[in-house]
Amino acid sequence: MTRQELFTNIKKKRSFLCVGLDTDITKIPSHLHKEQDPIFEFNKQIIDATADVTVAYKPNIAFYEALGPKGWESLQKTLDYIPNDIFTIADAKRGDIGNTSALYARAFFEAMSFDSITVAPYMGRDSVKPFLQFDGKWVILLGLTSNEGFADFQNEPMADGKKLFEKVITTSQQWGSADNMMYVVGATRGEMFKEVRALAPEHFLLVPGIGAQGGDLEATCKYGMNSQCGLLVNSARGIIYAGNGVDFAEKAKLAATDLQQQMDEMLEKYL
Ligand SMILES: O=C(O)c1cc(=O)[nH]c(=O)n1[C@@H]1O[C@H](COP(=O)(O)O)[C@@H](O)[C@H]1O
Repeated sequence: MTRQELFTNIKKKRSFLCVGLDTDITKIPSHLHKEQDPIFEFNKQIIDATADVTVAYKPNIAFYEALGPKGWESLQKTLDYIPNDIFTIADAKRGDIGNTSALYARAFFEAMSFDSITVAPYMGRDSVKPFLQFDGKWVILLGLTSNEGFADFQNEPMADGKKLFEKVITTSQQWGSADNMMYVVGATRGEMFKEVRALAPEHFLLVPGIGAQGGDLEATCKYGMNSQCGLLVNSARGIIYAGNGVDFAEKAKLAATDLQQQMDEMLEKYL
């Protein structure tokens, strides 16, 4: 999917919502356990309930890997079920020496046909570039993450006075462009979106941390939105576990719609 197609979907749905499919077998409603594939059944109902207000789905691969081969099967079925016009993100946070990264890329872009993958920048250029060799596919590079530990490395000044996340954002623009690379910036980072936008005005940002982690949608939009919206705001637990009874999908729909309505207002105000 191209940047323009993503923006067209955002305008059409008045939404830049990314639903996180972080489906935990211990948290799904008990009535689903009688299904042959409870994880897929849960995801299917969440997708049916939220697709009209959602522009992206992001399964976090850990939740599937943890279940072994059956988990990978549930992931593939989920990916196949997501409507074609909705952007898909493999939240796998990969990155390794070049020949290994090339195989991670094939795993998520060819064996499975995700539109994008999250990648850790720590190992540098030859660990990221292999993911950028696939037409129409995207790398989503960790920039300024939502967790407390972001301060340990990302926010630390380097010898030239620049912070590590600033170095990541500037240097990585030699490897890819705003048409095949996005950055992760946590919704908990508030005014720091200004610093990110000063370095990457055009790129889309994947913004996790709304909902369960207490991120701020207004600050995200005020400091992070660009002329093509430029934001995919993710919520997982806040949507998929909004309810835990037989009506879980309806509750998820209400939570997703509530966020979409806030996003509609933000688009009106800041786009
Ligand atoms: O790459 C990510 O998606 C990510 C980066 C980050 O800085 N913080 C973060 O929470 N995430 C992911 O975003 C999701 C957040 O889930 P909730 O907190 O339940 O909405 C999880 O899948 C995290 O792994």
